[in-house]
Amino acid sequence: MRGESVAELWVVLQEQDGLPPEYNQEVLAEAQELVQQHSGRLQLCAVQLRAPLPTATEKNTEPFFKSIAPERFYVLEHPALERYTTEGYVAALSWLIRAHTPALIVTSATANGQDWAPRLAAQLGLPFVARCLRFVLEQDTLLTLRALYGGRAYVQTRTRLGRLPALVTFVPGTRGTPSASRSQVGPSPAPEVIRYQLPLATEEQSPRLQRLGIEAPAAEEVELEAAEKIVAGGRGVGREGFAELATFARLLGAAVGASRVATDRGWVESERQIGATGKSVSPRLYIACGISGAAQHTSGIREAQTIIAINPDRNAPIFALADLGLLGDAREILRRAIQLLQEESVGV
Ligand SMILES: Cc1cc2nc3c(=O)[nH]c(=O)nc-3n(C[C@H](O)[C@H](O)[C@H](O)COP(=O)(O)OP(=O)(O)OC[C@H]3O[C@@H](n4cnc5c(N)ncnc54)[C@H](O)[C@@H]3O)c2cc1C
Repeated sequence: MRGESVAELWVVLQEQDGLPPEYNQEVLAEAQELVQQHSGRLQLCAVQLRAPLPTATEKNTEPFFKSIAPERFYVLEHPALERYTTEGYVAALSWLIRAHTPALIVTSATANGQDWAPRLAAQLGLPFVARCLRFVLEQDTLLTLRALYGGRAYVQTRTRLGRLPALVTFVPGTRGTPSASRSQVGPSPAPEVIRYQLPLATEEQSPRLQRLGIEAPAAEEVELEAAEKIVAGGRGVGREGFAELATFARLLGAAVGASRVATDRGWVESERQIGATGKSVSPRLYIACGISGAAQHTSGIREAQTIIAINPDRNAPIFALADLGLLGDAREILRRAIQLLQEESVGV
């Protein structure tokens, strides 16, 4: 970190469907821990990019800062930032970096975060570490931990901090959403809010990339490593059962996963396989349907937060891992669940 002055650590907040995702809190918590370790030398700042609000008051900070509030909150406003665009984010953040030069910038490795962060780094020549599981500072060196080969190997990287800020993306879900501290009484103190009306150049206001709309991918296409919810099927579901499983996953907004038996038999594509020779996943919810729970499968779901298992065999090993076990036929339970979700969506 630079000299004796207080350096800034920025957390760039993200929005999803106009709402702040929980990942913001997670990155804020990780960043706050770092600031506490370097008390007096590092200051936690948050950065939000948005279109100007009709009545912008400090109340606008409330949705973002539940249990952790930064000391400083930069709000960058421009009509072009109403919706996410790569060029808008890169232009706005480049401008802010030139104006304030933080020591470190962190954001969640969401689809948008993974889009703008490397471009920003390339444009400004910033040191960049993608998809970190941890980041710490040791004097002037940034140490980061990253997973390789689907979580089967870890690598620590060292980045020397210099004149330019370093940029880091943090894998969402690694730490989980922090709950409000027990010792905390009342809300966190309000941050100092610094608002800028961005002076973007004309070409930056009319980006070359136009957003035409948002279309959710099919449950069979959602990237497993990034999925928050996964419904996985095994031998017990059977070939025909995978159609019901996919319908249920779609209604739940989940990705489809599978055991090796299911992928080997061609019931689903091989890239849906989870486990030792498949993918390692870290969803918030994992629903295992007709999967026995062999070690080669469960090694891929160690990071899942909540596991629900559906199996008629009460001795199936998967129940030892499950937070909730449903004893019964997976297809029957899936059909009933589909019916309930469909009724709910039409307000029956
Ligand atoms: C080197 C090696 C690597 C491997 N890598 C992987 C891997 O990456 N991923 C992986 O998954 N496997 C892997 N395997 C295979 C693994 O050992 C298991 O064979 C496999 O996970 C079992 O898949 P399954 O649970 O679908 O099938 P099974 O073990 O046959 O279990 C089927 C389950 O379905 C239940 N069932 C039956 N009827 C119903 C019903 N109507 N409703 C609900 N449940 C029902 C049964 O009670 C049973 O528990 C690997 C094996 C080896 C040797």
